[in-house]
Amino acid sequence: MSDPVLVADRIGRALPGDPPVTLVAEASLGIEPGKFTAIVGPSGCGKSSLLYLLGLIDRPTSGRLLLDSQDVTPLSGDERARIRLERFGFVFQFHFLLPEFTALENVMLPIRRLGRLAQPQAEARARDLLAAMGLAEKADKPPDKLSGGERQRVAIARALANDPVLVLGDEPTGNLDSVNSARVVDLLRDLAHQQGRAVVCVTHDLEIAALADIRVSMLDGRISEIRRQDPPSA
Ligand SMILES: Nc1ncnc2c1ncn2[C@@H]1O[C@H](COP(=O)(O)OP(=O)(O)OP(=O)(O)O)[C@@H](O)[C@H]1O
Repeated sequence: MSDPVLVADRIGRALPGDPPVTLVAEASLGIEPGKFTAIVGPSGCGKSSLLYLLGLIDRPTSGRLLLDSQDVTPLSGDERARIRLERFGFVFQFHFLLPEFTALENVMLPIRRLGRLAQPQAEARARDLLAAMGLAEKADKPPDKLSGGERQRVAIARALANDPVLVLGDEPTGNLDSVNSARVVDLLRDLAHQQGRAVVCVTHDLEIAALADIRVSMLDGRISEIRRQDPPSA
């Protein structure tokens, strides 16, 4: 068991109101590098809300979130955005690729925003990532010339643009047929098992959840169980 890179310490998220609405309550868990973690539970139980807290997209209203032992809860919006750009990759159900750009340009965007690589290196990195997703030939195509499965693999390449330690997915296979879904799940598991990243996915698909190393079950905004599983090897 490796040390968690991200630790949620009784985090909660409530919306103000009378009465307040609790999206997540008292959630504690550690996210480990090299592991594929699935968050499961019935519709509306707070899976996405928890993922957005873990991904520094939303801010907890109680508890603490520790990234590499640093409490990131009190950081400003700009600081959190910078951390997201440097340390996190996100894959959503909808790909959110920019339609006016090619696959290559979409993958290069986060690299450019981070600003650490010169243009030729950024392009080489983006091409490598697309090639690793089996998309070397599609680099110059815009999203509307790609299939749904290809678009989602471009989105994964984009999520990896800045070599994040954490990759978070919100129903990343939700729009895909079973063949493409299996391929995307294999890629996500490889990111954990072969590349040592911490991969966390919200899913309602119990077959995908069965492939996870760690299954986090939620009910009514709370974590009801965290179970380590022995998934079949890839
Ligand atoms: N901004 C908001 N304002 C009010 N209610 C919200 C808001 N965001 C989420 N909710 C509610 O909070 C609950 C948790 O939502 P969340 O999207 O986290 O659940 P989920 O488990 O991911 O659901 P699903 O599987 O259907 O996507 C739901 O009942 C949702 O309607």
